[in-house]
Amino acid sequence: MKTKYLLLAFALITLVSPLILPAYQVTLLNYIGLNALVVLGLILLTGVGGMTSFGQAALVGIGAYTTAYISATEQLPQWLAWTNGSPWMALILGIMITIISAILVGGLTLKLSGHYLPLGTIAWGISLYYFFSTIDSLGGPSGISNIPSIHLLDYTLDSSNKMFYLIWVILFIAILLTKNLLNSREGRAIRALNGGQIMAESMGVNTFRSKMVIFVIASIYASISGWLYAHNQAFINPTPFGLQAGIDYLFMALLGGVGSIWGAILGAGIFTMARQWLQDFLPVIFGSEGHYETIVFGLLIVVLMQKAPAGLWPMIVKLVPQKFRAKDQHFAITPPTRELPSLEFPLKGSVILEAKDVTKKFGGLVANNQMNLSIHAGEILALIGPNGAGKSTMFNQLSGVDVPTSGDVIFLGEKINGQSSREIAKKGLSRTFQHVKILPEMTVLENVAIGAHLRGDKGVIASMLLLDREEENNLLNEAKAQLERVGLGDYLYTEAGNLALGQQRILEIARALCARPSLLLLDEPAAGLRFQEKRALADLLGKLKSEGMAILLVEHDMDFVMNLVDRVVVMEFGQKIAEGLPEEIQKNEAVLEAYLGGAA
Ligand SMILES: Nc1ncnc2c1ncn2[C@@H]1O[C@H](COP(=O)(O)OP(=O)(O)OP(=O)(O)O)[C@@H](O)[C@H]1O
Repeated sequence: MKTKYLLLAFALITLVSPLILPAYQVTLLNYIGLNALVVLGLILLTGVGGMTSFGQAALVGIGAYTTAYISATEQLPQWLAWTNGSPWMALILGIMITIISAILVGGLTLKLSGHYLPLGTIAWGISLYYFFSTIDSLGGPSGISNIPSIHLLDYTLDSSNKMFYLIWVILFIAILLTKNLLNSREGRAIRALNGGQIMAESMGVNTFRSKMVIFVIASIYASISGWLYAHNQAFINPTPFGLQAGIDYLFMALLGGVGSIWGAILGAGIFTMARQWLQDFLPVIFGSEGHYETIVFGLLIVVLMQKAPAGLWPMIVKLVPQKFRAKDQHFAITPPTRELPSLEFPLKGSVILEAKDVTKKFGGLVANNQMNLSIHAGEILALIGPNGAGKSTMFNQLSGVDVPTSGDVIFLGEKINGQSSREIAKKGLSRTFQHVKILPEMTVLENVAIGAHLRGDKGVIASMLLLDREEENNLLNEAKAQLERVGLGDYLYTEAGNLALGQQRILEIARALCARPSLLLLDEPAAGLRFQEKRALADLLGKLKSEGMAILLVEHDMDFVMNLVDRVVVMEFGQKIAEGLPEEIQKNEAVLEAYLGGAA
């Protein structure tokens, strides 16, 4: 079944709900919508981006308190007079304050890994809670009451039924914007955050920026939910914006399924209804002392983590018969409208990359010792050597993953050691990894399109509003063309994790080619390939070379290397022990002794 029919059905049900349901249930649905908006942001942050925040409730509080203060205060201070007490102005101001606070907290914590972000959001959540509780003009612990209704055109949204439409329309818009974002160039960068940051950076993605983008979006959703909440309730106090509420939101996300946007509605729905139900029925059984629903929820979290770590949404999808399931909607690729921008290829034969006396020490161990090598446009150079010789370390110095202890790496005449792999990617260097770095749940096409990240420039807002579709089509065309070129044209919409290891290596080559690099660094490209695949790869590399690309490869397969490359550099114990044409290297005494153990 097509997703658009499902959406339509859902929209219809939503439209008629307030007309047929009793007021009490409409109120419940309003809470579900308000919670789902916050949870949607969390799904983006936690499920997609892999970052945990306990502080979303405090951000809801910013939106709620801003509008409560502005619309319910009789004499606003002079500097807020421009808002005229309008809830709509308060919405804008609330979003602005939220963005500033998100940038502040994000700026301090997003670069740190591990527990710093969750701890930072807890600290931020607690301090905002106490701020709301202690500031007199915000009503202290008793909060602000008499918050007026929102006026929309000629309507006053002064009942649950009327607020229902505003809440759910905003939620649907947020869902659509989020879906649009995730299916775009920026979205691919965001989806790479969870487990693919090193890869994404080496494809030119600014991962810190991507983290900040989803942190800010999640904060905006929370703030809007707070704005709606304040006008839905007509009064607020600090309690719903505390740490407990922050944990509740996270639980809703886990319950629905952090991996799915629709999990936001499901998680918020089940949680809100279950809490209501438990609050109504547990006191009947156990008496009205104590918050028994909290204990039950605690137990539920433990059971859920065990039985459905991915949440309930994927389980429900599995229960739906195949023919009723929403089909994966793939972007319908049409012929490209224009060539993507690309860097000029240097003149054939010119020096592309030079390593000058590169030394890398790990404590007392010298992994690379005074290494010198150069690569020219239109040349394939192999770096070989026995295990532990220092090839991968050298590779990392050249690609910016690591910084040499001493010596220089010069790329197209410019010193690049010390620059980030993202900066180096921008100059025209692209690479594959010894241990493949793909995003297993994304399609092969999307994985490869990440390689073309630097060749597009449409940003977050353009993606959300679908103003990027022409560029997106051109980017996907490039990815498709590179996949066809490497022989993976039949697997465009296969989940990358389902490819065989050899195919995943080839996928990485297609991804690197999407960047149109002048230098391609390949780390053991032939490992895991079958004979025919190796031949096809050798043909492809030969063709790229003839087009003027420079290729450096680290490889253990000697047949593959000796029949393909122009020159070979041999390493042992971190040092260069030989350099020359393949046929010279095959006869070199030192190489035979060291690398081949003198047996050949
Ligand atoms: N981050 C690190 N910290 C400490 N030692 C390291 C680090 N990375 C590599 N080494 C050491 O540096 C030496 C060279 O390792 P490297 O991985 O570069 O060799 P290699 O030639 O790529 O080997 P292989 O062919 O097995 O991949 C090894 O002794 C390794 O243990």
